[in-house]
Amino acid sequence: MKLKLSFPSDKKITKSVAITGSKSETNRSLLLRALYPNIKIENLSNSDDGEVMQKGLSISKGIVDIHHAGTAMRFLTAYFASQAGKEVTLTGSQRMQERPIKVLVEALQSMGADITYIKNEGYPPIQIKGRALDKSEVRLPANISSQYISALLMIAPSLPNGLKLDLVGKITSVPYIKMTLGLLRQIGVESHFDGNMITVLPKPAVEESTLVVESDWSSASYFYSIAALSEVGSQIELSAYKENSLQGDSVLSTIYRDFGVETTFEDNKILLKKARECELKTVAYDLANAPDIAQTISVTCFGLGMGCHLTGLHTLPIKETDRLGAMKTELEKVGATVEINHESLTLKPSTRIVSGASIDTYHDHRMAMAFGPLALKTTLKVNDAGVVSKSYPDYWKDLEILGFQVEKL
Ligand SMILES: O=C(O)C1=C[C@@H](OP(=O)(O)O)[C@@H](O)[C@H](O)C1
Ligand SMILES: C=C(OP(=O)(O)O)C(=O)O
Repeated sequence: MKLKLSFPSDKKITKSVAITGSKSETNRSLLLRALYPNIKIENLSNSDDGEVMQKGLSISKGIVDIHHAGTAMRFLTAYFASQAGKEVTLTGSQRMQERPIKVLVEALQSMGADITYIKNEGYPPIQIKGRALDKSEVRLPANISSQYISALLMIAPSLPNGLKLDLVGKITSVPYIKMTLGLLRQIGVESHFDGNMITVLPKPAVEESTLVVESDWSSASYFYSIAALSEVGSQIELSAYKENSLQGDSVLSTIYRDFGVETTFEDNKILLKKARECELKTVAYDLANAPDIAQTISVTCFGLGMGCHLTGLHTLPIKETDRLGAMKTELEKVGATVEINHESLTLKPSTRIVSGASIDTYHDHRMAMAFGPLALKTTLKVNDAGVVSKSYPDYWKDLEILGFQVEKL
């Protein structure tokens, strides 16, 4: 599906949108419910990634295809490895077969798991024969993906002696690890995170409890971008959010102040207000703790004519696509000057915006969603726009609510 985006109406926006549940919290909650069936979940994400996770958990034998869902791939690897009697082949899209899993597989193998590679060593597809894991200590590199760590942490309380993780190197995407520990705490599992060591105590059964998934903060980032690119006085209300979020991307409420957007927390809603014009020429952020909002911020800066220097982006080349390369190519189509290296993106300030560009999305929902808000400044086309369903199937509908014109070509 190819879409043409524009914004014909008044650029002073006053609208409300309800956003689906966090995909990260959803996929964790689903895994915890599979381990502890008396957990209930509210506000599950309606995303493709949430659906493949649910479906994967319902299978005990045969092929589990998780398409593009990185968290589902990593979380299910740990889950199936620890489930005696279950035997599956875990596979995914072509891109998933290029996303590394060796660190997690080796950690699980050192705990006694039976996992073999079907095609290329270090990458899905993998064959898993579940068995009772008998080791309670494991050492693994922490600088490639936090998803490997979260996967181990979630199965940890179901192991007879819990689990002690010794993390080697600089820990990346730390808020996602804390989110996992936070959800474990909510179901009564005790853990300690000191320096590079995490200990999770065993918990054979949990009390009946309900996990309420907060709406997705990464999805909220596109509305922060819209607010930043709209006229002063615009107000966008988003639900359902809370001030003490488990999601690290809630740092948006601080970052977007730099772009003139103020956030107010009211009951279960956030109100984003374009309070003033942005006066900065350039900004710099280390996004090692919030890698999923790098694309959003780059497009916001470009739309405002600002420069940015974003660092801590070493995980971007192994996500749904090589996001650094993809951002450089697509931002340059709309007139930007961008430099990248293995962990950073630098955008030069410029006020020239090329209209009518066709943005490629590289099977990456965030490429499509990050460029959407730019329609407030110019007309653009988005190729393969259905990719948004990976985390936010209603994205284009919600943009229409805000006054965007979204035409199918
Ligand atoms: O644990 C999670 O839910 C996630 C962790 C992050 O991945 P990395 O730890 O690989 O950076 C993030 O980019 C991804 O969208 C979701
Ligand atoms: C990186 C992402 O997802 P995953 O790793 O779960 O595929 C994302 O949603 O930006």
